[in-house]
Amino acid sequence: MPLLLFSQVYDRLQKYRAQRPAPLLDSTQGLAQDLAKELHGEVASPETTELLYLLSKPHVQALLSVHDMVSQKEFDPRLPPLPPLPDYIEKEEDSIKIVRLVKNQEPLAKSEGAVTFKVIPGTKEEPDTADNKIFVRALFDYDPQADPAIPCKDAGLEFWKGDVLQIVSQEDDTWWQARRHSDANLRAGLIPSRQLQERRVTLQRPAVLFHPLRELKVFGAGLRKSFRLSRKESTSQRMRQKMDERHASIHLRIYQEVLPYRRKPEEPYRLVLLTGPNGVGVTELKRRLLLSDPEHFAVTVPYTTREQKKHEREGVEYHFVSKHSFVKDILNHKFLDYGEYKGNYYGMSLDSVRRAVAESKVCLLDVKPHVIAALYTSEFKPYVVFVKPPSIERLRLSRRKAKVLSSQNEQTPSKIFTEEDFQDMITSSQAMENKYGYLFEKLIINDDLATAFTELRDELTKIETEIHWIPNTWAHV
Ligand SMILES: Nc1ncnc2c1ncn2[C@@H]1O[C@H](COP(=O)(O)OP(=O)(O)OP(=O)(O)O)[C@@H](O)[C@H]1O
Repeated sequence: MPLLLFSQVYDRLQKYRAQRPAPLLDSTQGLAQDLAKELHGEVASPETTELLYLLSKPHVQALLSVHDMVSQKEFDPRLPPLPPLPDYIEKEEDSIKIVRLVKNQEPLAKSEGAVTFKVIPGTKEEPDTADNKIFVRALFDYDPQADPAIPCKDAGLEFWKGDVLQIVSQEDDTWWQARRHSDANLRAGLIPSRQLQERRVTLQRPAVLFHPLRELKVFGAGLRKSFRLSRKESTSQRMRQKMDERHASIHLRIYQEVLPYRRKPEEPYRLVLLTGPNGVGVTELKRRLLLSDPEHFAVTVPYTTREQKKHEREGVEYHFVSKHSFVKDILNHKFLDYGEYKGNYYGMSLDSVRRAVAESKVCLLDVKPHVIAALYTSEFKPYVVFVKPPSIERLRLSRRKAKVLSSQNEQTPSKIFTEEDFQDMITSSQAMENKYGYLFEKLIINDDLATAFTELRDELTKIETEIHWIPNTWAHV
């Protein structure tokens, strides 16, 4: 049918609509039927005959019906019924969202491709109680923006090694939900689950965690100077191997479960373990702490089989023991660490650590990192401080006049640090962090000595007096 004719029919219908009293909202199709009825009784003019003919045609009626549908927007989607809500909904549960997207032929806000909704629960103040909550200390840095595997980068939670996270959901095997404890923003985000991160670390392991040649050099360096041994001596390979195996099994740790802790007055102080690469300044920091408050701090006394010198007193510089007694103690696993130098044994016993802790003082112990695991128990609750060298430029400047202090027993005199010493210090520091970093609770960069000392002393005051986090395995003795 020519469009012109239809427009004439339509005009005629609109005129008819205008002549009629209310209701004005009649459908056009209904109007057409009424008009046809009225026209039947009229004298048949050619125009009326034509109009009646057209109104009787099914395709004209269909056209009028479509017109009615469009004008009344009957094309709007009819929503299917929503599924019934569950009978019982947890009052506190604010994470259920039912989102239904019904799309018809109309463009959806002119969008193209996939339409993704991000549904984020609102923030909610929660009472500060740790009951029944899971907290972990992150043992690695995580940047969701740099993670190609995360399903939605914007939903990820960025965190750094040492951050305490509250785990909100572990339902998914691959992506947990967590929030940073220290954050004012309580919004939870996605973090890699322990399983996922372990898989990743295992895959990276040959490249990142294996430094066999450097480690031999670094960890073969022997006991610290507090045992009056030089860098050249060797400690028990058997013991070191045992410790290393232990480390190998746990150094894949990803998140360490922690809980809040504050020392009760009747409890012993946490044992303070100071560690770092040779020459970084561990002995110096320990010495300054002890001098700053000898009533509050205590140190352990090592054992030796060498001859007592005239100025030395038993139990002050050393416990002087016979070789026979020392070997017996080795066999009885009394030593945390021991070694032999120029035919004499030197060692630190577990009992001497216990005695120092029992003095109700803060026991300061400088150790090689491989010894930490043996003391990592609820009995000692060690606070492990890693003393790290600054950049090589800063080392050159700050240690210009410093000497690598040799032991009293050494033939070679103390010497000024060399470039190689600085380089070794930095390389060993990196290797130690890679291998034992998960055990370090505090990292202090020993650039300016006075600053490093103040930072260390302030941190120790904090853990003696304030609430902080300890591994949850230490909660039960
Ligand atoms: N921040 C610093 N600035 C300048 N000199 C420093 C600093 N820290 C330490 N030293 C000096 O560096 C030398 C080595 O320090 P220290 O003996 O404490 O090292 P260490 O970590 O105990 O090493 P090792 O266990 O091998 O004996 C000392 O002469 C010390 O005075």
